[in-house]
Parts: sequence; structure tokens; C-alpha cells
Amino acid sequence: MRTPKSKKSRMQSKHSELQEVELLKSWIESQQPERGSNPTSLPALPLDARAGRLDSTRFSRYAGATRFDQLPISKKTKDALRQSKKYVQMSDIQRACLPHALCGRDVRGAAKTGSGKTLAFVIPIVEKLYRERWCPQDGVGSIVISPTREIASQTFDVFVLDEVDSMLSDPSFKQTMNAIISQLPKQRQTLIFSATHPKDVKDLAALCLKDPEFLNVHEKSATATPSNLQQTFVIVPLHKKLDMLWRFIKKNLKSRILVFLSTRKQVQFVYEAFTTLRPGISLMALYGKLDQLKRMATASEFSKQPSVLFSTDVASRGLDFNQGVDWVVQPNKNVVQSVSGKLADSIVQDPDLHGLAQNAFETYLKSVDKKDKEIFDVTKLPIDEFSASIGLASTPRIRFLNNKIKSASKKVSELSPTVEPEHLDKDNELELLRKEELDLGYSSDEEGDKDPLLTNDIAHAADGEGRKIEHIFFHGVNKNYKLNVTWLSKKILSSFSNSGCICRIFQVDGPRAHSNNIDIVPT
Ligand SMILES: Nc1ncnc2c1ncn2[C@@H]1O[C@H](COP(=O)(O)OP(=O)(O)OP(=O)(O)O)[C@@H](O)[C@H]1O
Repeated sequence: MRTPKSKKSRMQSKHSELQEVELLKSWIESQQPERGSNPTSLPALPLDARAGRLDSTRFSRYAGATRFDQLPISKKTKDALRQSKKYVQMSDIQRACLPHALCGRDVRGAAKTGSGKTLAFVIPIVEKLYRERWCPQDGVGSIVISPTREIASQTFDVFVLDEVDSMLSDPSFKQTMNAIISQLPKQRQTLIFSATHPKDVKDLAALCLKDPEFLNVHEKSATATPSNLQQTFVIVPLHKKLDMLWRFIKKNLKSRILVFLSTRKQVQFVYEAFTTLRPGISLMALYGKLDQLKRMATASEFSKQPSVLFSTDVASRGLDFNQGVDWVVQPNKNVVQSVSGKLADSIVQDPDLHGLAQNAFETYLKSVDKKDKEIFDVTKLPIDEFSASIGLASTPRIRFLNNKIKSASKKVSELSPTVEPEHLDKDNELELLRKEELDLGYSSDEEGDKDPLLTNDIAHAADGEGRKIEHIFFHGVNKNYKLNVTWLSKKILSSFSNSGCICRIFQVDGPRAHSNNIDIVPT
């Protein structure tokens, strides 16, 4: 137990702190880095160079410092950094930002994720509050806003926005942030940090920074991730994703695998479902609605042992998992085991799991629908296969999706040319399901989103006169989709115009099948 300090020693330490503060203020003031400069481009200070007061009027330069102990920061901070043994040399973003931030300037810092941005703002905050002799009676001295509770700490003299790019991607966060900014005192130091610097970030910086220093230490880098992070991707059809994930986990039972899923309900479902199937590795789940203590315990537990952490994007930025996360991807389509059968069995026995599967299904589709519509089209997803792949016996009816499909079909019929009366054949009117539901008889393992009318992968035959017949089959017709014959003819003509064949189009609608022959005349 530490013995309480006597009044005399408290006075002495207060006196030496005040002296230190005066020294720090003079040092900082006299050696301010040039405005607009990037300290990393200055020559490094010699290793044995003296730091601090050099004589009665001169102080050492701190722009260009490479080590923490060359900076005008308090003994307390230096001791803490030294004790951790880890923090000796500064990272690039720290070398660039700290000299400007320590002399009270607004800073906009951009550097890759994991490059040490946190200390680049924590040290200036702590130091400023120390030099100002800030105490609890003075109220809130600094506010740090981070996108997740895990990395946020509530500390108004210094205002920090960390991971601002990630925060701005959430409209509700943007609103909250604007409300906070409108309440801040005009006199303040503001530091903004991000891994990327899109227009949103620049606009916000223009709004809340005064004469800022912009320090981008990785601007020549093509990516916002560290160069030693190996990135691989595997294209997996939606309905095979769970199988692939299961296989991947089973192959990496000694690893720490962080799995991001689009929604909380998906996390809950995959976590519960895989727990039921017992993969042989400990499983964990992390999402925003979990109690904060549980979230922190989960994140810390994950760092300690081989495990799989299913998470929403609550863990996607700023969380520092001590020992790193391993991930090896070895996709091999032929050996992918199917978990859907096992899942279907589990779901039959467990109504709760059934409810979770339905929620996961619906929220996944909604999450896709929220994405960039030019790239992601929820109506093109193979939803029946997806539903079966997560163990559901029948595809749940999703109202928002049905409405979308209806309006998509309306657009198709509006876009297709008007049918001339003589071409209309009521008996043979074709009904078309939406494009992605067309099935040309590929096995269920076939992937891709092929346009059946443009593919040559169709059955061939010949008619009595030896003319080649191309057969096109449509399956699973949805009554809402009416195909305009003229439109279809044009589409076929564009594909087979030189083939001189007969196109025989089959619509297979349950037990009934209609066919419609269209003669294609060689052009
Ligand atoms: N100068 C340093 N020397 C050694 N380790 C450091 C140094 N600065 C930071 N680190 C360590 O590097 C890791 C990443 O730091 P930090 O979380 O601050 O990065 P970041 O840029 O904020 O990342 P993100 O964008 O993901 O939040 C942490 O484990 C931190 O302790």
C-alpha cells in the first residue's frame, strides 16, 4: 500500500509540476513546426540529441522527433509510455500529428487502420489538460467521439472525432454528431482522424476545423489497410455461403476467426445454429444490442484462445485484438460440405432456431436492399436456394421483396414494345418469371446469373425437315410476370438471328407446359 504523501511533499510535487508546465509551454511555443509542414519530411533528430532546454534561451526542436521522449510532453506521460515498454519510437502518423497537435493546432489526420492514430490524439489531450491544470471542478475537458462504444471514452477543450469516415457512413450518427458540434464552444482544439478521406470527411473538416494541418501519411498508398495484411476473396453463391463458412471453420479449428455478418439477427442465427452443430471450436457473438459488459468480455475472450467471433460491423473498426486474427481461405467447391440438411433437422426440433433463421433471412435481404442499388439488386438473389441453405423448409414470404418484384415486373412490361394485335395469341401467351428465376435445367450446383436467352447452353434437336430446334425452358413461373411475345421474339432474334433455326420456347408451370414456336429467319 502506498503511504499517503505529507502536505510538504504534495506542495513540492505541485511546485515541480508548475515548473514543468512552464517549461513545457515555453518549449512548445518556441519550437512550433512551420504551418503546412509535415514533420515526417524533416531530418530525424540525432539519437543522442538532448531534448528540452538546451541553455537559458534555447530549446530542442521537436518537429522531426522520432521518439516519444524527444517531445515536449510531461514526465508522467513519458514514464507511462516507458513503463509499457512498447511505446518508444513513434509511428508515422504520430510523428506527423503530435508536433502540430501539441502546440494547439487543429489537425486532420489520415492514416491506415492500425497505424497508431489513437495515441496521436490521446497524448495531446492529456497534455493540454495537464498544462491547463484541468481538474474535475472544471467540468468536461475533452470529448472524443468514436463510432462504437468499445473505442469511445467520454472525456470540451479538445474535441476529437475518431474514425470519422466510418461515423459519417451512418446517417443517424451524422445527425447526432451535427447536434453535438452545434453545442461546442467556439474556442477549442479539434482533431479529426480517419483511415480514408472521402468528400463527407472533407466537408465535416471544413465545418469544424480552424486553419487545420492536414497530415496524410499514407497518401501514396493504394489501400487504407496495412500492407502486410494479406487479402483474399472467394466468390461464393449466396446459398453456398454457410456451407463454405462451416467448412472453413472446421478446417481452421486452431485459429481465431472473425466473421462479419450483415445484421444482428444473422449473427444471432449463425451463432446459435453453429453452436447446435458443435464445430469443435468455441463460438462467440458480438453485436450492438448486447449489454456493454458482455461486449467487452466477449472481445477480450476472443483475443485469448482459438475461437470464432461472429460479429456485426460493431467490431469492424478501431477494435484492437491483442494477438491478431488468423484467417486462411482455401476454397474448394467440390469438397464443400452442406450444413443445410443438418440445420434443417435442428430447426425442426427447435422453434427458437426456426424464428432466428427467419429473422436472419429477412434482415439479410433488407441489408442487401439498403446497399448501392446499381450494384446490388435484391430481386436478383436466388432466394429459394438461400432460404433452403439456412435450413428453412419453405421460403418465408417477405412483403417488401414481393412489392419490389411486382414493381420490377411492371417496369419490364412498360419497357417492352407494344404488342401488335395480330401477334397476340391469347392461348400461347407466355408468363415469365423474373430473370433470375429462369432455370434452364442446370443442376442445383450451377452458379451464376445467366441470361437464358443469351446463352448457347440449351438443348438442341431437329425438326422433321432437319431444321435445328433450340429449346428454351422456363420453370417456376410466377403468375405476376407476363412476357410480351414480341419482346421475347426480339430478344431471341438478337441471339439467334444468324442461326437459321427454330426456337421452341417452353414455359413449364408446375404440371402444365405450354410451348410456343418462333421461326428465326436467317438475316
Ligand atoms: N508508437 C507505437 N509503437 C508501438 N506500438 C504502437 C505505437 N502506436 C500504437 N501502437 C499499437 O498499434 C496498435 C494500433 O494502434 P491504434 O489502435 O491507435 O491504431 P489506429 O490507427 O487508431 O487504428 P484504427 O483505425 O483501426 O482505429 C495498438 O495495439 C497500439 O497499442
